[in-house]
Amino acid sequence: MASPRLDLDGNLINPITICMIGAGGFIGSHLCEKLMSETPHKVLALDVYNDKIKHLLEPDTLPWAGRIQFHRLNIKHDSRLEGLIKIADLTINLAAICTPADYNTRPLDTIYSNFIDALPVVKYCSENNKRLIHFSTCEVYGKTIGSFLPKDSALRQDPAYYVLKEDESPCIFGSIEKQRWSYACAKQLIERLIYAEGAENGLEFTIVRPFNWIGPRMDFIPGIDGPSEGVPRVLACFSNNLLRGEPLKLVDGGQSQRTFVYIKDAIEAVLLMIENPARANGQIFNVGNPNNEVTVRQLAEMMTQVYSKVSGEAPLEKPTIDVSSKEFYGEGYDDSDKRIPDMTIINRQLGWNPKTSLWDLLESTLTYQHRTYAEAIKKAIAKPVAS
Ligand SMILES: NC(=O)c1ccc[n+]([C@@H]2O[C@H](COP(=O)([O-])OP(=O)(O)OC[C@H]3O[C@@H](n4cnc5c(N)ncnc54)[C@H](O)[C@@H]3O)[C@@H](O)[C@H]2O)c1
Ligand SMILES: O=c1ccn([C@@H]2O[C@H](COP(=O)(O)OP(=O)(O)O[C@H]3OC[C@@H](O)[C@H](O)[C@H]3O)[C@@H](O)[C@H]2O)c(=O)[nH]1
Repeated sequence: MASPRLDLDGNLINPITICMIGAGGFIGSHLCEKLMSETPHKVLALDVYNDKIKHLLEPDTLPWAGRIQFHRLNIKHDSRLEGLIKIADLTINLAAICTPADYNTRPLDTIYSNFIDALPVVKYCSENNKRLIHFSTCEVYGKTIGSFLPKDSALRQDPAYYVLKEDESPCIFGSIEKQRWSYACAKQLIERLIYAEGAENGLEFTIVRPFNWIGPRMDFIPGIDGPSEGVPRVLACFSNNLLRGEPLKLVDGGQSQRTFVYIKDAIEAVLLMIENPARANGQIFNVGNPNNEVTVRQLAEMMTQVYSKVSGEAPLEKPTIDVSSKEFYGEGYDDSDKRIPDMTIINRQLGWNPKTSLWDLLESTLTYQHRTYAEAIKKAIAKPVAS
């Protein structure tokens, strides 16, 4: 018999029912997988799609059959939502439009998805005394204070001007016409609303700020398993270029910096939040890997090398090309310059640390991308275009 699961304080963990909204997405699929394979908890998985969790739903001989139930619904207009939140012990809300190409081109959909559609979820949790784990974003920090200093200022090297702290750093966005910030602003307002529900009405909440979680099943490969016109996040954009043997496009020179964390490391942090409510309630957590920082140009170079290793194909002679943000994303795009998460709070509360290096996480992710898509891309390229 498996040994009993204990929380960080040595108490027995009782099985719970989780209402997971957006369970069919990238993070949701990994979280469902973890909950099914390593815990006794039940999941009510809500989403409009289930392609990324099909392997967990069928066949009904799977060891966790009966512990995961898919409900195809759009939270914008479905009266079943409150009932599902009521029968669960915990709600996790992952549903969102969260691809930067949409923020400036579909700002209304972005604001509705990240703020208006999340409102009833917060309200039902608060009214029914249910715990809520809400997924926000590192984008709520916006730009660093350091980015406003003169280019040659020595203060730019001082962590006080760039490390992002949950309880201290300000949220710095561009002007309203820079519609890129529609997403960050909507996420910030829902964070403030959840925080206020906690303060005034006693809502038990945890807010998660993911810092560029990447890995298998992230987004889609345009023309293969997603919209032919859509633009996914950078991992899928660069994977698509590599799979098609095209140069990787560097937006505005690829000078922006990001820290990338492996999805499997990050999911460990979410599981700790789920199973340690006394340590996670009332907290806002950065979840990222401060050791995996690169410029987007360095990311492109590393992905080119790793892809060549896993596919056995030689890299292009000119592996990258520069493209302006206006050309790539359209009017109203703007960017976060640098994103280093401070890890003090998550370390103190949950003792969590990321483990996987950028090279290793790219190697396992690009092995997956190559195995999953290389054949389909070859066929798509070979297919004559209908006249
Ligand atoms: N992946 C990251 O690095 C990252 C970074 C910062 C924040 N986040 C946040 O984490 C959450 C999950 O992100 P992800 O990367 O898994 O994105 P994703 O797009 O893969 O997943 C979101 C899921 O929500 C579903 N959804 C959206 N609107 C819905 C609706 N109205 N009704 C039902 N389902 C709906 C989508 O179908 C999708 O499956 C989002 O809130 C996102 O803002 C992710
Ligand atoms: O093909 C590409 C795609 C993207 N990029 C650049 O790569 C960087 C990262 O782009 P991503 O698409 O991963 O998106 P960002 O890191 O800017 O934001 C993301 O991070 C936090 C989450 O809330 C969201 O999932 C998303 O907003 C940006 O500087 C972007 O301009 C390229 O240079 N080329």
